[in-house]
Amino acid sequence: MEQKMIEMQGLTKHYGSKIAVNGLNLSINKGEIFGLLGPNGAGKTTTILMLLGLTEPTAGRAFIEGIDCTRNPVAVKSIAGYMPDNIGFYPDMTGRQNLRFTGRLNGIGEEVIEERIERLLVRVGMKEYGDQKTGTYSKGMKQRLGIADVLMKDPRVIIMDEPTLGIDPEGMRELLTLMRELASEDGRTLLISSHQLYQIQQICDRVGIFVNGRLIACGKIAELGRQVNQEGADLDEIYRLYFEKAGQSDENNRNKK
Ligand SMILES: Nc1ncnc2c1ncn2[C@@H]1O[C@H](COP(=O)(O)OP(=O)(O)OP(=O)(O)O)[C@@H](O)[C@H]1O
Repeated sequence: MEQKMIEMQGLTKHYGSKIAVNGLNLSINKGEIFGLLGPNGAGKTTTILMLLGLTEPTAGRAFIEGIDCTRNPVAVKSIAGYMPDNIGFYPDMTGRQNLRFTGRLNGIGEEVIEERIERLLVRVGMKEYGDQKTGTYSKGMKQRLGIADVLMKDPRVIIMDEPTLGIDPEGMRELLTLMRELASEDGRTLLISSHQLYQIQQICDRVGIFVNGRLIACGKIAELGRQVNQEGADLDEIYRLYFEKAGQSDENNRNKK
């Protein structure tokens, strides 16, 4: 049987009278890459914050590897790594120094830290830039170092917020390949929040379309296409059709190829 790594049961968050996340039910299996897609304000960040135990749900529950994210955020933090959309490295420190800092913050032993830094810099293709200050890095380099950073604590679940924003095409291919390998080779589970449908459809096993705090569609891209009579359509088109069905227009938010 598939192992559920992330589970949300009726997950709900109100901010005053505003319902940011509305009764979200979703399970993500081990080794799966799940894309959470939706316009600005759909509730993606709020969902991620609840999974990381950083904000309390108004109702419902979230679990990572069976651990309640609200009741035991410290245990969840040891399993799940988070890569925010704007990764903040110390610009005057080198890539290696930044990774060392993260390793120490996570209480990892010095020898393990050094071994991981070397291995991860190679893995993300940043070995030759490891001694360069991160303030000089391009967006793509920061993103690759961000993956090394999240891997420092060897998480079984990785949650990424808009990981592909602002990356050039060459960097994009490398980044997507790396993300794919994190799931297929390492067996890690990835939850990716994104607007960049074209990029995301290349690596996600399943996607969820999230609008106004609700999941209006969820499944493999081909299945979602069949449900709106658009077999073989790309995710961009499928997304648009679901959006129309939901009576919404997301033209301003969509980030086309
Ligand atoms: N701390 C807060 N207080 C009040 N309202 C909030 C708060 N955080 C989020 N919201 C509201 O909840 C809704 C969902 O926001 P959220 O940031 O989760 O969406 P999102 O899908 O991540 O959007 P984006 O891509 O812009 O980050 C929005 O209407 C937002 O204005």
